[in-house]
Amino acid sequence: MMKKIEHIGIAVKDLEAANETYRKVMGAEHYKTEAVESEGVITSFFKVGESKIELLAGTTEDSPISKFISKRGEGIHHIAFGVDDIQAEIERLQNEGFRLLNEIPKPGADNKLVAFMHPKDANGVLVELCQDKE
Ligand SMILES: CC[C@@H](C(=O)O)C(=O)SCCNC(=O)CCNC(=O)[C@H](O)C(C)(C)COP(=O)(O)OP(=O)(O)OC[C@H]1O[C@@H](n2cnc3c(N)ncnc32)[C@H](O)[C@@H]1OP(=O)(O)O
Ligand SMILES: [Co+2]
Repeated sequence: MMKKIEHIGIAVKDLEAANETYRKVMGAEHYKTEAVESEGVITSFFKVGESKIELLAGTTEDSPISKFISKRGEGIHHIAFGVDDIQAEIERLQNEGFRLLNEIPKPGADNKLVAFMHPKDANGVLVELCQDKE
C-alpha cells in the first residue's frame, strides 16, 4: 500500500537557477544537494510538510532527466510514493499487470531504496516507490 506522497520530482536544466526559483516559491532554502551517479542526476530537496520537492538535473547526456528535457522540456518528471515494504509493493504491482523498470530496489537519494513503474502503464505518469534504508 502507498503510505504518502514522498516527493514530486521536477526535471530542471540548471539546478542552481531552479534552487533560487524554488527558494522563492517555497519560502525556504533547499536542505540538501546529492548526486546519484547511477541515475546520472544531481538533486536538491525542499521540505513541504511530510513530503518533499526533488529538483533533478541530468549530469550525462543519456540520463533519464536529460532525455526527458530534450523530448518534453522542463517540468514534473515523476511522483514518488513512500512504502513500508518496497519488495512486496513491486510484487503486488507486477501481479496487477504493471511493468516495473527495476524489479530489484536500487539506491536513490536521501537515504532511500527506489523502484520505478513504466509511465505508459500509469496514464503517462512515471511512478517511483521509495522505502527508507534501514
Ligand atoms: C535521484 C534518484 C531517484 C530518487 O531517489 O528519487 C530518482 O528520482 S532518479 C530519476 C531519474 N531516473 C529515472 O527516471 C529512472 C526510471 N526511468 C526510466 O527508466 C526511463 O526514463 C523510462 C521512463 C523507461 C523512459 O526511458 P526510454 O524509454 O529510454 O526513453 P524515451 O525518451 O524513449 O521514453 C519512452 C516514452 O516514455 C515517455 N517518458 C519518458 N520519461 C517519462 C516521464 N518521466 N514521464 C512520462 N513519460 C515519460 C517518453 O516521452 C516516451 O513516450 P513517447 O514520446 O510517447 O514515445
Ligand atoms: Co525521485
